[in-house]
This record gives sequence, C-alpha cells and structure tokens, in this order.
Amino acid sequence: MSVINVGVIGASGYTGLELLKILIHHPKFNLSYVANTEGGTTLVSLHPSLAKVCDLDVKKADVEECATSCALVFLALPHQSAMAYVKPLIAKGIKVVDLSADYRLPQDIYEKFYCPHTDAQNLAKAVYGLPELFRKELKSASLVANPGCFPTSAILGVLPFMEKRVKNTPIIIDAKTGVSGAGKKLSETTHFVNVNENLFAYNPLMHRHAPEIAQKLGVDFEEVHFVPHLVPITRGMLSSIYIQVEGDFDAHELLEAYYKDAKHVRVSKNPVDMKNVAGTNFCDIYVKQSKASLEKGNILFISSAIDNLMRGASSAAVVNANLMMGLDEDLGIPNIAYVP
Ligand SMILES: NC(=O)C1=CN([C@@H]2O[C@H](COP(=O)(O)OP(=O)(O)OC[C@H]3O[C@@H](n4cnc5c(N)ncnc54)[C@H](OP(=O)(O)O)[C@@H]3O)[C@@H](O)[C@H]2O)C=CC1
Ligand SMILES: CC(=O)N[C@@H](CCC(=O)OP(=O)(O)O)C(=O)O
Repeated sequence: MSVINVGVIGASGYTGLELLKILIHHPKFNLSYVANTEGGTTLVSLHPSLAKVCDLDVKKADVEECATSCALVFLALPHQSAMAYVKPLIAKGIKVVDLSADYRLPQDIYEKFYCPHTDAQNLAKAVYGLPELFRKELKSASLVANPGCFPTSAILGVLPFMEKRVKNTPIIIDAKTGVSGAGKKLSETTHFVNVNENLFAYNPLMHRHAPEIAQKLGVDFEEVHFVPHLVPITRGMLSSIYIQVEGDFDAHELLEAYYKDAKHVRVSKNPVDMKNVAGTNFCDIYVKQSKASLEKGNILFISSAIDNLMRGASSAAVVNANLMMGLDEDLGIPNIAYVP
C-alpha cells in the first residue's frame, strides 16, 4: 500500500507536538499538512526539539488547503474550535480524528457541560475512539471522537468489572494528572508557583469528564463520583478507583482474562505507576480485592495509569487513525516508556 497523507491542525500545542513525533516516524502515514491559528512559521520554529529531525512549513489553518493535502486530519484544537473544522472537512470527504470533546457526548449532555453544538449531523455519526469498546465501529468511521484523558484511564479500569459491580452503588474515581493536561496556555491555576511543591483537587464532583465516564460505562451521572487532582509533574495520569462488587471471583484473574488480547492494556500484579507508561500508548492496570464488608459487597481498588498526552490523547488518536485506514492498530505506536 502506498503512503497515506495526513495533517495536523493545532500543531503548536502539546498534543499537536506528540502527534508530530509519532507521525514523523510512522511507516504508512506521511505528514503532508501542519497548521495552527496564524501559520507563517515552521515546525522547527515552533518546536526546536524537532531541529534536524523534521522541518515543514506551518500553515494558517484552512479547510480547502487541508482537504487537497490529506486523506485524514487530526484536530488538536480546543473544543468549540474543533467542530467548526469538522463540519466542512467531513463534507469534503476527509476523515477526521478530533482530540477535543466536541463529538464525545450526546448533544444535550454536551451542551450542559460545554457550549452550544453547531454540528448535530456529524455528532450522530461520530465513533467514540476507545478500541476496547468500539474497535469494530472504528474500522469504518469517518469521524472519531478521541476520548478524554481521565475517561480513558477510568473506563479501562472499571470496564472489566461492570458485570460484578453492585448496581446503583458509587463509582469513586480519585485521579491525578500532570500539568500538560491543561494545554500550553497560561493560567493562574497552572502557574509554576501555584503547582510546584503543591497538590490540590479541582472541579470536585463536577468535572466535565464525569458525564463522559458515566455515559460510556452506561451508568447514571449520579453514580460517578470523580475528583481530579493536579500534581507538579509534566505528564502522567493515575486513577484510583473504588467500586462495590458481588460474587466469589478472583479480580486479578478476571482482569487478565478481559485484557488478554488487548495490545495496549497491561495487567500488573503490583500497583502501577505513571513512569512505566510515559511516552507510550499503554494503560497499566492493577486491582486489589477487599473482603472487609461482605454484607454490602466487596470493595475493589483499581489503579489505572496512562500518559495523558499519549494514551490520553495523541497515541490513542494515531491508533484510531490506523484502524480507520485499515492498518494494524499498533503500527508506529511508541511502546517503550521514558524510564528512568
Ligand atoms: N493536553 C492533554 O493532555 C489532552 C488534551 N486533550 C484535548 O486536545 C485538544 C488540544 O489540547 P492541547 O494540545 O493540550 O492544547 P494546546 O492549548 O496546547 O494547543 C491548542 C492548539 O490549537 C491551536 N488552535 C487554537 N484555536 C485554533 C483555531 N481556531 N484554528 C487553528 N488552530 C487553533 C493552537 O494554535 P496557536 O499556536 O495558534 O495557539 C494550538 O496549536 C483540546 O481539545 C484538549 O482538551 C485531550 C486529552 C488530553
Ligand atoms: C490539568 C488539566 O486541566 N487537565 C484537563 C484535562 C482535560 C482534557 O484535556 O481533556 P478534554 O479534551 O476533555 O478537554 C482538565 O482537567 O480539564
């Protein structure tokens, strides 16, 4: 098969850079179009780390030019901006992987947590980009809604135990994220002075990833108790999840059986950490069973680690593009972590 031309709009951002790093060395994708808001620059000017690796002109994002340059485009843009590109790109027959939240939720839920939606037609067609849930649908998708980073780590952790979970009991998700999750723009919350040697929860029980987690797990929003925390690290995400389950089963064995064929989920016998997945598309998961309160069902502690910029965004997006283009899902996907 000949190479497939692909583009990145939002190439100057954090997820944009991770996309570039993967696509530059991808055996089948050829990076033929890169753009940001203003254009008129080069990749190396935006990202000096790419000097002597790859330099391309960075264009001012333009649908016509993008559509003549590529068969598939990655949108690494803020929500709301993304849907303005999706509509005309899909109309021109270009496949899209959208890293924003714009196509992840039904319209009513999206509008409650984000903003008015201006592309209901494509919203109905979008496939949620979690292969562990929708691999078959992703193979024929023209528009993929790449999942949020917190939902990826939470859903992959809980999914294997949904059959054992006691219905209508809380799913408690205590999650930690690196600061790159907030993107490159400056804010008081993510300012060095506020983050360094500090640790705090934000948007407790009202973060907009809670409805995404609930919706994809098929539970009520009220059952998901999600609290994210910001930690003073650049990248990484660790979700500590607590659920009530019933029945006599070995949780570790169940987890291993559930993910035995998964290329990008690793089941661990020891508590997982962020470093072993940094720079990769792996989600590492550990489970521990407590039988302390038998009359109310057993408590499971599930620990799920991903790299927010990779499995939580860019490498997941390339896996989805591989599936959409009929390629092996792990083609060109980094699998060796930044350790030590
Ligand atoms: N960071 C993370 O860990 C994750 C991020 N996401 C989602 O991915 C998306 C990108 O996030 P991230 O990379 O962190 O964000 P950044 O803020 O780091 O980058 C955003 C990019 O979008 C560009 N941009 C903004 N508006 C427009 C526009 N109207 N037209 C063209 N380009 C535009 C910016 O270009 P310019 O140079 O002009 O500013 C920049 O390249 C967001 O929707 C985010 O929610 C999802 C999961 C994880
Ligand atoms: C540290 C930090 O701010 N993290 C972001 C991660 C969300 C994200 O990037 O995902 P979306 O695509 O759903 O916006 C947050 O909590 O909103």
